[in-house]
Amino acid sequence: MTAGVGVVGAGAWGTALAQMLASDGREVLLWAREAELVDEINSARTNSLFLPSARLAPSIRATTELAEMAALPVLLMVTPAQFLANVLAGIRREGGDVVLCSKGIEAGTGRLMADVASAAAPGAEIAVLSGPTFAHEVAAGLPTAVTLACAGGETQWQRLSPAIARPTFRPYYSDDVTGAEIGGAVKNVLAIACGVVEGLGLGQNARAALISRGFAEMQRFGLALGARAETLSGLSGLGDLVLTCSSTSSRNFSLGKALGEGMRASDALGAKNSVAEGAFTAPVLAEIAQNRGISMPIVEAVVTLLEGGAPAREVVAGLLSRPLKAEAVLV
Ligand SMILES: NC(=O)C1=CN([C@@H]2O[C@H](COP(=O)(O)OP(=O)(O)OC[C@H]3O[C@@H](n4cnc5c(N)ncnc54)[C@H](OP(=O)(O)O)[C@@H]3O)[C@@H](O)[C@H]2O)C=CC1
Ligand SMILES: O=C(CO)COP(=O)(O)O
Repeated sequence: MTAGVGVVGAGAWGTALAQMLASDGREVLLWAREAELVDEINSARTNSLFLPSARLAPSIRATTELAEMAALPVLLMVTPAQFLANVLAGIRREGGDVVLCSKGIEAGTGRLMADVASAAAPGAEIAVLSGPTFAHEVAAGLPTAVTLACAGGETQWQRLSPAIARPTFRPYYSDDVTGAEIGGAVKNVLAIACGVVEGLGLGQNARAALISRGFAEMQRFGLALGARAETLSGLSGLGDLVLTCSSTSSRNFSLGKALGEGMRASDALGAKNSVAEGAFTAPVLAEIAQNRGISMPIVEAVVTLLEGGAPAREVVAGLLSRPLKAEAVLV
């Protein structure tokens, strides 16, 4: 089989992307870390661990061999953010397109995914695919739109968009890679906060307030790091924030809900084999914001909760008792 597109990471999102890409019979190579999962995908056409709802297309082939991914013209990187550097470096890719689909910031270094990828695959042309995309809906062929931000501008877009677009999967062009990555990374942290509001039973008004004030934090952070305002208010920013803050289909929202209901962060995180990226992103995001003098009180509140620094009700009371101020985004 000669696949044109490789998907690296067979969690829920990598598997759903592979399924979407294979929906018209095109061949897709899917890398998974575990041999048992590769066997299951290739023989039973299921991924019972991460995407149990899907019957996988026959033109998906799974492999544990990273080397098989090296020569494919288009690679979608879909490991959790903290593993991107190691996995991509292991592919030893020398050129071609690398499309980043993980949402997070690297702990320890504070690098966004594009910086991680440029260091791990120096010759590759980077793009970011991000937006409101619950994996199970994409796998089911439900209509979905994303931002496809291309570092290589329109030339890269002309090459990539036909490889990625499908009748129910619609990428929109951008060249704002930083904006697309920041929206996806920050919204995960804000979704934890919205889950807390749900877990505490604080109501719909409070959730809408948190989404709006969280979006102000996303804008302050994004603009300070060079993102464009229209990207932050688009699919990969506001669009994904609204989705993830509204549903227990979100792992980040569910984590927050458990915290709001009184569960300890270590217990809530330990109970899952799926990733809640916001838990890894929150501390490093808060640190970058503090170092740059960017006010992000909701993100700081999430860090306090994750560290077990105070009960959820106390953390929310702290947010509500902040001094009254102007609503304007940059203040
Ligand atoms: N799920 C969704 O709806 C969406 C997710 N995303 C993003 O996609 C990324 C992946 O999430 P998702 O697919 O949901 O993940 P899942 O929670 O479904 O699965 C976790 C994945 O992490 C892998 N993993 C664990 N340890 C390692 C390691 N050391 N090296 C490499 N991989 C490892 C697991 O592989 P193994 O079985 O080998 O442990 C598994 O594939 C995240 O950044 C997420 O924010 C983006 C959009 C939508
Ligand atoms: O990124 C997502 C939807 O766009 C998935 O959100 P969760 O990782 O919180 O499940």
